Amino acid sequence: MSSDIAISVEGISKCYQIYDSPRDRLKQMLARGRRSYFKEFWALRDVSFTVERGETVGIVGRNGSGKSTLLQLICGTLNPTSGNISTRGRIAALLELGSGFNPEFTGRENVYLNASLLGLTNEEIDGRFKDIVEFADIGDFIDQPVKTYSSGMMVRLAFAVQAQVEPDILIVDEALAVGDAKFQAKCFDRLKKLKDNGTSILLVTHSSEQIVTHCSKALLLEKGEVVEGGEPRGVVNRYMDILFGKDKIPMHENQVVGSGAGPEGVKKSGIVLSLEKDIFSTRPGYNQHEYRWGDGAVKILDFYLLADGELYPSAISTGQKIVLGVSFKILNKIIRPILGITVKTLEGVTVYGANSETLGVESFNRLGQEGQTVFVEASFVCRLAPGDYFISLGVATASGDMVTPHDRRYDAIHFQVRPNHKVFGIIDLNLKLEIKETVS
Ligand SMILES: Nc1ncnc2c1ncn2[C@@H]1O[C@H](COP(=O)(O)OP(=O)(O)OP(=O)(O)O)[C@@H](O)[C@H]1O
Repeated sequence: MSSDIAISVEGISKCYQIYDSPRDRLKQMLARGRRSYFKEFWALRDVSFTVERGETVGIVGRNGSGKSTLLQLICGTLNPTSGNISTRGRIAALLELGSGFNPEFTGRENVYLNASLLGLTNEEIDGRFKDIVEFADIGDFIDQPVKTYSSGMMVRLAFAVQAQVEPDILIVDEALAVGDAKFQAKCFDRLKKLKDNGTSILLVTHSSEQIVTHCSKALLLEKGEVVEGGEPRGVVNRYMDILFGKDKIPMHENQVVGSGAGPEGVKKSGIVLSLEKDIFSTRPGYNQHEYRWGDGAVKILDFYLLADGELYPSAISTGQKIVLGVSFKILNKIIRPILGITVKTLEGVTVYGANSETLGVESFNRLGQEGQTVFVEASFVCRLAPGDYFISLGVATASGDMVTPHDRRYDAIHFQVRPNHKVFGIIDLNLKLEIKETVS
């Protein structure tokens, strides 16, 4: 392996043996290879790629496409069925959330445990402990058992340890999706510094924006095979084709749910917006590949989209007035919920983002009672250029710098802006063009 290559994956395949029942597994042990009681499942087939020193490579693919299996093979926690993997230097990995932590130990004890597993001596950890704690920014929780941590705190501490040990290879599997935007920004800043110092990074994420912004190369896995590799934007576009191309979500006829307004829902333009049940995923335009997480203190229940009064439009024209109705229920008492809305392109680039706090909607400050249901309407003029877009919604609370996501539904609503021949790009700036003078 050349000295510039940090990871070399050559023709890797991984086959799992699937047993219909535990009894079959036992029979297999007794048969000692004379007969097979299992089916073969190839989670990866003939995967090859290299990661250079200081390179950040993104891996995308649908659920079950083999991403985690690939990362585990690179980390050495799984063995390949065939093929070769060579890695150079110390590997740190942020795989399943908190998987490297002992829940009974305090944060401090886990820092020492984790860093020593990564090969640091106690003296080295002593020297870095202050930086780790500063980065994690979890205050006095550092001396509490990890089992008392929120998922956000866990990822803060896990990332802080992995990033401060200055690994040669850092593997990040979706972990950063749990942190809030500010912490994510801090992590990516740190990743950039590591990268500049020569760390190679493998990043698995559902966020195409992260792939496009932070990676120099990307791989798309589909059913265990690399179907596209190379320049990130092209890979992400192909991924979006797989997600929304051929099997695009149909825009159904307008549907009426329930009849009349009541405690169950609020009647609006021919539908009843649910105030009780989570029927979000039944609505036209719902993106079945949304990415959802949060601590569950709030549940986003339902939405509608109107374009100049048309309910769940199959496409929107630039210049139309859009109204987005959203209902959510507060299941556990919270203080000052914040509702955030983001619009992104198909490539994952954020076109617009704001929340009830940045917009100064003070009435949100009075919300938060347990059992309270809230119906919100957001309206805007569609200044978007033709293309496909996603709306993300989220309800969170903030205390100082710490944001607790209660229900985040990323890329939950898909809509299309009709083609027109006037503009291209992302937004219609409503440009006025006139000749002021001609000289012949
Ligand atoms: N131990 C196992 N035994 C049998 N099948 C497995 C095992 N681990 C994973 N698989 C299967 O292998 C396939 C790839 O799984 P993997 O977890 O690598 O996918 P992934 O792309 O990481 O998915 P996700 O995005 O949901 O995390 C899936 O179909 C999964 O069900």
